[in-house]
Amino acid sequence: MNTLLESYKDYHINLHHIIPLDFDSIQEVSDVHSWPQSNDFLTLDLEPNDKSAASIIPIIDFSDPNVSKLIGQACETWGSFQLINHNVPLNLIESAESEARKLFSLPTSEKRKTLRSPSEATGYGLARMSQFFSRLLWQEGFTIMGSPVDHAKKLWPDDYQRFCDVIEDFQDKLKALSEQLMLIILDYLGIPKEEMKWVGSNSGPECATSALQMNSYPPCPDPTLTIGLAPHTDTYFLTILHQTSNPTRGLEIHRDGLGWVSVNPVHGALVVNAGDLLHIASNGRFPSVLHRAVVNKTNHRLSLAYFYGPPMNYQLLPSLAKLDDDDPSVYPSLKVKDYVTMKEKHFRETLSMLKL
Ligand SMILES: C=C1C[C@]23C[C@@]1(O)CC[C@H]2[C@@]12CCC[C@@](C)(C(=O)O1)[C@H]2[C@@H]3C(=O)O
Ligand SMILES: O=C(O)CCC(=O)C(=O)O
Ligand SMILES: [Fe+2]
Repeated sequence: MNTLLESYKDYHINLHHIIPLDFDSIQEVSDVHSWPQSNDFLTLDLEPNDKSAASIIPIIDFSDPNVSKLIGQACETWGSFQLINHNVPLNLIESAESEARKLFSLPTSEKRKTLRSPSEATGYGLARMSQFFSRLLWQEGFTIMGSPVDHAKKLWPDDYQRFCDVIEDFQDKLKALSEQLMLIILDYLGIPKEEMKWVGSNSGPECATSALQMNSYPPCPDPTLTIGLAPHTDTYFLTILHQTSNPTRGLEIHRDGLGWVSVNPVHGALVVNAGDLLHIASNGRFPSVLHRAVVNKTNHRLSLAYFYGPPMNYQLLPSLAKLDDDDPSVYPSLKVKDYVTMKEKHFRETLSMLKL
């Protein structure tokens, strides 16, 4: 069991939790898409010009001389930040968004040609987390690991090359950025980079795990009843996310004491979120940020999320990030694949189950 695909093979997902409904044909939100309302669902209603530092996730300039400290501090306090001047070309980000829009604009019957099979990880379908809920998400996704060529050929038999070129270039650039961010983070945590040789390794079983998730959230007749992605933490070390710049509400992160805070799109910025495995590897110093995606009435929102983390056989050693000898280990040492399979069973409970 050396790859993520192999880790998922034993966890068959019911087709009901994979096949998105045909959103174009839905006039009214029915019971399957209605989520129970609670205070936990309320978003912080900030004035657009409310700049109080406590309520805005940090925006970090990658060319700032203090970038390492700023990134470390943002990871420690928020587990999330927006990055500008990151060197991923804006026209590439826009092209990737436009390829995603082209894909999701296909008729439902076409998109279903690439439906994710119950034991697989890639292709078209509801987000994997859907299996943990009885209500359906107002979302459709397309998951890519490596080359998207097999799926792209099914969607555009005579015209798949552009999609593949753009998406592969986009993944390469995000991988390079992930590696740079990882080196900064390891340094901040005092973890020698020799302990994570997979960062920067380009092939073989020691190479990083990565995936690109395209998310589409069609306009919804009653957004107050539905949810695009339910509250969750991402599994891997880092997620780098591009969201459409249309300033409608979408990505929200949860901050203790404040509630749900909107991550307002900043033109050209990429959102970086810390995930569960980085939380463990940092011995709990970096929170794994709880977030969700809400939907809206008028705009078809898209997001592109790139997940980056260690290979499945990598042994996480939280003790490497201990501040000193008296600092207790918060998590046990465990293999990435063991965490991934636990999360397939226990989803949001996994971290608390592991806590020492
Ligand atoms: C690499 C991955 C992370 C992810 C599961 C996946 O295999 C591909 C989809 C990813 C995603 C995107 C939406 C939220 C999420 C929790 C989900 O259901 O599917 C994440 C998964 C994750 O971080 O575990
Ligand atoms: O659409 C978004 O802004 C959130 C996407 C996300 O959280 C994910 O893909 O894990
Ligand atoms: Fe996420």
